[in-house]
Amino acid sequence: ANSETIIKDSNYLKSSSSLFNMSGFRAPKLEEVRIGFIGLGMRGPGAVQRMSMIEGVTIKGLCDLREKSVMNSKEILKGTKHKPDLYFGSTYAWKEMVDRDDIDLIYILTPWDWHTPMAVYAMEAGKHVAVEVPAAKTIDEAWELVETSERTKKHCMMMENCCYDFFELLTLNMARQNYFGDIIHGEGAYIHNLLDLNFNKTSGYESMWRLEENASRNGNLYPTHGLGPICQIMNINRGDQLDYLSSLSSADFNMQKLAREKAIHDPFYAEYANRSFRGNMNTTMIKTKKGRSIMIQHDVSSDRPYSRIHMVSGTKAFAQKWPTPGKVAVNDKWLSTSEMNDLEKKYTPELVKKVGELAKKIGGHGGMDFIMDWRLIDCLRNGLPLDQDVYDAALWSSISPLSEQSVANRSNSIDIPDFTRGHWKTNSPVDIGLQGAGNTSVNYKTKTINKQMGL
Ligand SMILES: NC(=O)c1ccc[n+]([C@@H]2O[C@H](COP(=O)([O-])OP(=O)(O)OC[C@H]3O[C@@H](n4cnc5c(N)ncnc54)[C@H](O)[C@@H]3O)[C@@H](O)[C@H]2O)c1
Repeated sequence: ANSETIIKDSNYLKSSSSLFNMSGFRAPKLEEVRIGFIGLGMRGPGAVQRMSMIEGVTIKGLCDLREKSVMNSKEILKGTKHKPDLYFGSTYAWKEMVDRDDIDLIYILTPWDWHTPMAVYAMEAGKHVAVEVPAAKTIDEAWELVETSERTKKHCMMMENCCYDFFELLTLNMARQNYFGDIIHGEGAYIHNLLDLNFNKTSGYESMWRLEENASRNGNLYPTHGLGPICQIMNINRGDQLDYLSSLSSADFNMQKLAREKAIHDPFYAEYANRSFRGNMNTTMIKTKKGRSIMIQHDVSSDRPYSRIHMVSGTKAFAQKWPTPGKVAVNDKWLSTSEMNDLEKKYTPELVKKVGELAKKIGGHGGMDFIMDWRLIDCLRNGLPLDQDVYDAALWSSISPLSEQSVANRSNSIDIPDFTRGHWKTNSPVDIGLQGAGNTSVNYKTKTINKQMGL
């Protein structure tokens, strides 16, 4: 009932049917993809570097609040063909860049508050959008993204890089070829100890934005890394749909404590000493319309090893990535190393065969970031539908505000909006490079590597 009210109150649900179905949307081919970047903090420069190597890309603009950050990224492009204009120094400097008429794609890597406002403005200005995770912080923002993308017919891809990791893509291909039988249950997570980084005021997040998120909201603040790959495997938005969720948070056992300890020696932390922080561990359970279940966890403050879990449980087989290496079981027995090798030979997607080895050399979370960026450019150049559309961006991001509502209401179940407005029943699954990938080449230091890769 809670979510019903919020959805009805939304300014953005103006019609009960979609304006235009963006699922499977093919934009006109772009031989050259001219990019402007906004947000060049810890994440941004890597994206600038990766994109600079891809054929057909021209980097037209670099923008950040801080001049120093813009200069750092400019330095990365030294000696390349890219001669971007630079934008910095004011909160809205990015608008000047977005308003240009010689840019096709705006790549947004800012704090979360800015994702939807910048993405909407860019689509309105006729640009495709690539936006970091999560794309939206509220249900209203999620609808705003959907309605803007439908009205402007511009792509809005949330850059969920974990969908391009090697084991995730392998299990996606296995699922598409019915290896798991019917998928019954999936699990994902973002368990990553960011406690020190969140509290780091000198070399951490700009203006402590991530500490502020953790001190002001209680729920799963970062659901998409775990959820994205599971939704693709379950064909969510394209054959099945998320229906409702229940979310529960533990208490906070260490964030406020740390704030209080730090405040003793440094008055900077005083304002956090009495804040009521997010519970350390959030667990969210989701039921799909076809009866599947999903469990998603979020914990960025506990002292434990990194995990996104990535578990797929089907009627015929089972897979789980963490603790790594990824494992597969059939008939209640784990496959041996040689059986796993055979499986990889059989089910490695074409996309990975094409750029996987090169991606590992270029890097970015072990290669997945490069696979994602390359695939985005290859799709835009070939006029292909993007692997993640605006409905995925809206739906996967919406789990944060919905989990906050559930946590605040003793884990009561909350309906999940259907951002496709019924099209999930007939939308076709996207290929995601499983069957093939284009020929966009990569200029990675030496020509030899390009040749080796056949790119
Ligand atoms: N997908 C991944 O694996 C991954 C990894 C890390 C971060 N991220 C995401 O990337 C984004 C950025 O994270 P980060 O770690 O780089 O944070 P950061 O704080 O290091 O960088 C954010 C940058 O945005 C700039 N910025 C803020 N407001 C701006 C404005 N109005 N105009 C222009 N620039 C502005 C800041 O100056 C800063 O340089 C976040 O959304 C985060 O969730 C994703």
